[in-house]
Amino acid sequence: MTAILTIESLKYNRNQRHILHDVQLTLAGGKVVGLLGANGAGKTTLMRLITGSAKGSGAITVSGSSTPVGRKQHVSFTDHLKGFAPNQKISRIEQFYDAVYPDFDSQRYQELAQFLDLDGQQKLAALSKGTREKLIIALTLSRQVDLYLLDEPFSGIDSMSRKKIINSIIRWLPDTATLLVSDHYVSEIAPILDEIVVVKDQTIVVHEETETIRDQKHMDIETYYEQLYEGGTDND
Ligand SMILES: Nc1ncnc2c1ncn2[C@@H]1O[C@H](COP(=O)(O)OP(=O)(O)OP(=O)(O)O)[C@@H](O)[C@H]1O
Repeated sequence: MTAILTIESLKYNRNQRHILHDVQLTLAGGKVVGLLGANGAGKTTLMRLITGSAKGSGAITVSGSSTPVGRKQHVSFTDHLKGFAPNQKISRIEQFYDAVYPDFDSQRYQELAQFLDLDGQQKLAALSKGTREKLIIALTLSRQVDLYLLDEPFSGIDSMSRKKIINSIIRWLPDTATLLVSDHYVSEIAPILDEIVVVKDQTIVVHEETETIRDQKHMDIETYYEQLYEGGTDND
């Protein structure tokens, strides 16, 4: 197994409070992995730690690179479009991505923008929550990297579009790349997930293949997740 992501003994404190501790995780390439956890569990923080925009202690390696600068070359993550002015047009943001990331694939962006109904002339401030999320999905998946991070990408998108995007997302990923996606709509994303990672009590408590949950534990992913979160799952 070639590991795309390896996290060892990761710890992150904020204002003298443990946000994450003793986090261990290894993800192989070519997987779609659901990052699940309650509000405030630490999913966004974990993504920021992986990209290096938050700094904890421990070791994080992505495709052999362990420094934040090195990791950023292998990870695509659009952190809520922070840093872009509200009057910035979508087309300008795309140009910025194209200029900054050598691995940005404009052709793929155009296809995604068409699929997601994005209008390049629209300004950031005028975008609905759902359209903003679609833009984040398009920008994130247009880079050619090994690891894609999407943080609750579907929460503002209407249910019809959401189903369409979830069902199609795999086709925008390189075969050997891994997608780590956090979401609260567990049952909706479950069909595309190869594995789940659950964050609870400031650490990763479960990393399991969805096939194992369905075939050996005879549970659907949502039930397994809910029981685990309530502390009721026999986890052997
Ligand atoms: N900038 C910050 N300053 C202080 N505490 C923070 C900061 N960012 C996050 N936290 C705390 O870290 C914890 C984890 O937050 P995080 O946003 O990573 O959770 P999450 O699992 O992504 O939640 P959600 O599902 O609600 O998005 C929370 O307790 C939050 O209050």
